[in-house]
Amino acid sequence: MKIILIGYMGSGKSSVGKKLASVLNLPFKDLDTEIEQSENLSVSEIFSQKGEIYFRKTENKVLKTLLKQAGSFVLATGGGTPCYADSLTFMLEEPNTILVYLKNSLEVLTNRLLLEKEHRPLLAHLNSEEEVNDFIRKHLFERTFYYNQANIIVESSAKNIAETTEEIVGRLF
Ligand SMILES: Nc1ncnc2c1ncn2[C@@H]1O[C@H](COP(=O)(O)OP(=O)(O)O)[C@@H](O)[C@H]1O
Ligand SMILES: O=C(O)C1=C[C@@H](OP(=O)(O)O)[C@@H](O)[C@H](O)C1
Ligand SMILES: [Mg+2]
Repeated sequence: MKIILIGYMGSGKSSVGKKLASVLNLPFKDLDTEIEQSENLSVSEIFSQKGEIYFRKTENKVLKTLLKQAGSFVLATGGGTPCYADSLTFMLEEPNTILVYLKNSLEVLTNRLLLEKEHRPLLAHLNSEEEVNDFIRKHLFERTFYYNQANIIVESSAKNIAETTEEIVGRLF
C-alpha cells in the first residue's frame, strides 16, 4: 500500500509522514527530498535559479516516477503537489494508494510557518506578520478544493505528531 500525505505547508506532512512510516514499518519518502536529489539543488535553489514553473514540472515528473515504483511506502508531498497539472488525478487513480489530507486551522499553520518561513520559498519574501497572514489565508482557501479530494481527512490542529499518526493508523485499518 502507498500512503500519500497532502496538505498545506506546515501541516506536518514531513514530520507525521516519518513517524507514520516508522509505526507501520514502511519506507518513508519525502517528495521535496526526492526532487532535491534528482536536481542536485535545494528546493529554495530550484525556485530562485530555475523558477516555480520548472519546480512544478519537476515535481510532477518525480511524483509519477516514484508512484510507479513497486512496493509499499509513506510519501510526504509538498504543499502544492496536488494543485498543479494532473498530479492529483494521477495520485487518486493509482492502485493501492490512499491519500490522506492533514487538515489544520489557518491559525495553527500561520503560527508554525512564521517560525519556519525562511525554508519556504513561497513565503520567504513576505516582510511582516500581517503579510504572511494575508498570503496564507488566501492561498489556503484556493488550495483547499484540491486537498478535500483526499480519501481520508484528518483534522490535526489540536494533535501532536504522535496523536495525528495514531489517528491515521486507526482510519487506515
Ligand atoms: N502537532 C504538530 N504536528 C505536526 N507538526 C508540528 C506539530 N507541532 C509542531 N510541528 C512542527 O511544525 C513543522 C511542520 O513542518 P513539516 O513537518 O515540515 O510540515 P510540511 O511538510 O507539511 O510542511 C515542523 O517543524 C514540526 O516539528
Ligand atoms: O506549498 C508549496 O507550494 C510548497 C511546499 C513545500 O513543501 P512543504 O509543504 O513540505 O513545506 C515545497 O514543496 C515548496 O516550497 C513549495
Ligand atoms: Mg514537507
